[in-house]
Amino acid sequence: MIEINQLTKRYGSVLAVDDLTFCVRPGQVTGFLGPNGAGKTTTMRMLLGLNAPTGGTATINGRPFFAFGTGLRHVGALLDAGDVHRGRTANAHLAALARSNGLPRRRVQEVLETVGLGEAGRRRVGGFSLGMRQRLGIATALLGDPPVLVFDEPINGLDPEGIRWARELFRRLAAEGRTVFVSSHLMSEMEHTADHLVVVGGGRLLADEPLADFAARATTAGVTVRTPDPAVLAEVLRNAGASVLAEGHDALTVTGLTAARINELAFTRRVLVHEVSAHDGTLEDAFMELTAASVRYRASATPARSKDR
Ligand SMILES: Nc1ncnc2c1ncn2[C@@H]1O[C@H](COP(=O)(O)OP(=O)(O)OP(=O)(O)O)[C@@H](O)[C@H]1O
Repeated sequence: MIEINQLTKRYGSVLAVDDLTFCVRPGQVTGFLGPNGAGKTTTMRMLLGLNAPTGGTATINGRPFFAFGTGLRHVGALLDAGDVHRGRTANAHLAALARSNGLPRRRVQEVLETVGLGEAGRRRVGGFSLGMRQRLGIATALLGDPPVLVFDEPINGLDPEGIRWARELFRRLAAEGRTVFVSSHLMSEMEHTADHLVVVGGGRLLADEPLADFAARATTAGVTVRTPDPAVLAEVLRNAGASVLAEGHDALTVTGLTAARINELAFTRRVLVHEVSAHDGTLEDAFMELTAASVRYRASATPARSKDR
């Protein structure tokens, strides 16, 4: 089990990680979600002993990472897929790690095959695509057959087949009883993969709950109403306390009232409606709503213009 306890990291005036406390349990995939700059990588780096915390602790099965001698047998990690000597072949890269961690040489071919790079072992990493480097990073994490796996944005650069493969791999690793901790800034990557979510924003913990509970936040987001009299119906609905947005010439998006109540109001005011359909909010909507206040890097609404135009 991974235990993060009051973990804090300050870089000058930036509080990258702010008093985080949560656990990552075995036998399930835990998604570590947050917008860019939320503190996910910093947390993972502290867990793996690559950065010293300003305060608090991060332990694996009760011990700090550096207490595990032959690291790869205990914890496998993918932090930065680019962090491989480009002149080396995939075989040479993995063989060196196998040697220094006291692992049998046969593991090299085994993990290359697991990640779909069975034919690419003799190629230099410099010629690999981003997706191939991510697969090599995953192979590196699996080399020691460890019970705890940490992946930072592992889906980056994978094609759709690769994304599906990675999802199935994470689920299989968790089903084998391992602890699988996977970061992403996209809910869409996690909603079919994770059993449990830890959501951070601005370095702080925003949610720590089963995916099913998080999904319950994605309640009905709005109701679409089609009517030949949108202006009249909009007024009726606003007077009943709804928020109403006009969509095109004959449709309204309504929040704050159920579809049944909208139907009743339209009927009693004798406004003709052609369609009333409720639509559920997505998990992405719930995630955006939860993290909206803590987004550190937000694009401006209008494209930047070159001054000399
Ligand atoms: N070495 C560093 N020096 C100074 N500031 C840093 C350093 N590393 C991270 N930060 C800052 O800490 C904050 C958290 O960064 P971090 O990379 O942990 O976020 P993240 O959630 O992994 O984001 P992303 O999804 O973009 O990778 C950011 O504001 C970042 O600029």
